[in-house]
Amino acid sequence: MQAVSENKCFGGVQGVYTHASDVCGCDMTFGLFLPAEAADGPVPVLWYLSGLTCTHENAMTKAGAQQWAAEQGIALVFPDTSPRGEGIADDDSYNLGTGAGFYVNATQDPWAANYRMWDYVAEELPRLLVNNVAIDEDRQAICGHSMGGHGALTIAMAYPGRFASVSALAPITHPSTSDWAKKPIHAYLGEGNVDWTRHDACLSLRANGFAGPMLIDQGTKDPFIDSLMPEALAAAITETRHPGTLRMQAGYDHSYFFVSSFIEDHVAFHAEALYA
Ligand SMILES: N[C@@H](CCC(=O)N[C@@H](CS)C(=O)NCC(=O)O)C(=O)O
Repeated sequence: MQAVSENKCFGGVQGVYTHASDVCGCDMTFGLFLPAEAADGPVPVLWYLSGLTCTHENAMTKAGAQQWAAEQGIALVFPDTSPRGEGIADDDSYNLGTGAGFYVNATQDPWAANYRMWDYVAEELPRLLVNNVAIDEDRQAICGHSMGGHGALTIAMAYPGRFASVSALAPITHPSTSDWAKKPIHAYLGEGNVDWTRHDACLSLRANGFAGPMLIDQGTKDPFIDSLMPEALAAAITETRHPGTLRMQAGYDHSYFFVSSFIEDHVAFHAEALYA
């Protein structure tokens, strides 16, 4: 991996790195915040998966997570949301193609060649980081926003024991029943071929459960709320008797003003599980 930039930040380093991804078949860029403690040995890590239209940069520059991660001695990883670049398939819609990988391994043309964001985030990038930087493979947690909330919840539930905790801000919770969220996943995986117990957080919670704590925040004035379906996740949490917390945050929308308002709580929530 090559450094694109490294800036001192809250006593640690906020870096941006690129590497040749075998999984995505292109160069990929990610952000990595390492707290000061990483100089002395591996630190716990919180993955942050971003939403539609984002690169590695949006959350890194707008969420304000570094301050709280530095306080807790936790690393943050900000992966990109899709493969991108010349020769990579794309679409005019903002919810398909570049910036919209949906954290699945595409099987359909023209996406199958590069759009393998599940394997990228769950397999290739963790391996790269564990082999190259001071993060502790045995102390991982995961969070995400919107499409990234969908990724965080579904990946956490599919890898029992890997993540101490999971959280999400305005996540897509039930894509199997949302036309807006179903469309890109059908394009990537083929209508009729989707294993929804893997790619729908509500169904995955019922099928797989999640052994750690879960925290969800959702703004009541979020313009995407009908497609995000927090009520479906609330039903799955109560039906499965999961001790998860879903907070409806009055007046908040879908933006990074919402994310940055609650990110301190999310980092503290994960720190409690990571240091338990
Ligand atoms: N059409 C809107 C919808 C996309 C959107 O709201 N994306 C959210 C995630 S689902 C986001 O984080 N946008 C980037 C940002 O706010 O920095 C846009 O293009 O920004």
